[in-house]
Amino acid sequence: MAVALVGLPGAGKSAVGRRLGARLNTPFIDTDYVIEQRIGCSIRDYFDREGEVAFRDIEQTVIADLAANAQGVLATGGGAVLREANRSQLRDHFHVIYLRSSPEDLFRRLRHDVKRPLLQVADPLGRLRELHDARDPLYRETAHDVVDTGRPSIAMLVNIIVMQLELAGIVAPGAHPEEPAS
Ligand SMILES: Nc1ncnc2c1ncn2[C@@H]1O[C@H](COP(=O)(O)OP(=O)(O)O)[C@@H](O)[C@H]1O
Ligand SMILES: O=C(O)C1=C[C@@H](OP(=O)(O)O)[C@@H](O)[C@H](O)C1
Ligand SMILES: [Mg+2]
Repeated sequence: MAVALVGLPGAGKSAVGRRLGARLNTPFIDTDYVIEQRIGCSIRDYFDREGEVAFRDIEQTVIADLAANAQGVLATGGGAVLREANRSQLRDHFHVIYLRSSPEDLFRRLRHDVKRPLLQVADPLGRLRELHDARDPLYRETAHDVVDTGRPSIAMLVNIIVMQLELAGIVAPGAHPEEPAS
């Protein structure tokens, strides 16, 4: 099984992906974590020092490496879809799910965030609106399924995605039941 999550910063790719991997009993990989291991510092520091293009070059290499041995649940970074090479690697090797969110919901989740370099600006909500307008068509082009994240909790999103994967024939129906609440 190989599932990739795409969407804007704050959409829940990392948080939902981690829980989805556990539920499906399959490895969870976050491209941003793999990148930070390779560069040896935080993405924000790397952006400051080397610039966005250098980051995108490493991101492209990491996505190509992971696609060559596609498995588990992959959380991508929000900008992974900017390059056509990444879009086709993801589409061709993973079942891609777009976690769609409104800029307003994302702003609510990320208003205190200091880790995302693209949002360290005077008007982060305005920046999220620009990113949404520019990237929404690219996420849709890359994804096989779209899930709206506005209202559901992270646990509910995992349930919705498992159901979608069952419908798409990626996982067997009933093979990954929800853990009973303890
Ligand atoms: N559906 C949701 N409901 C409530 N909080 C969420 C939801 N999705 C994500 N979050 C929270 O928003 C923040 C950003 O999520 P994260 O998974 O890091 O996003 P991404 O990896 O897509 O940028 C985290 O604190 C996460 O717990
Ligand atoms: O949207 C983007 O261009 C980025 C999103 C980040 O990941 P998240 O989507 O997990 O925040 C990270 O890859 C980097 O800061 C660039
Ligand atoms: Mg993330």
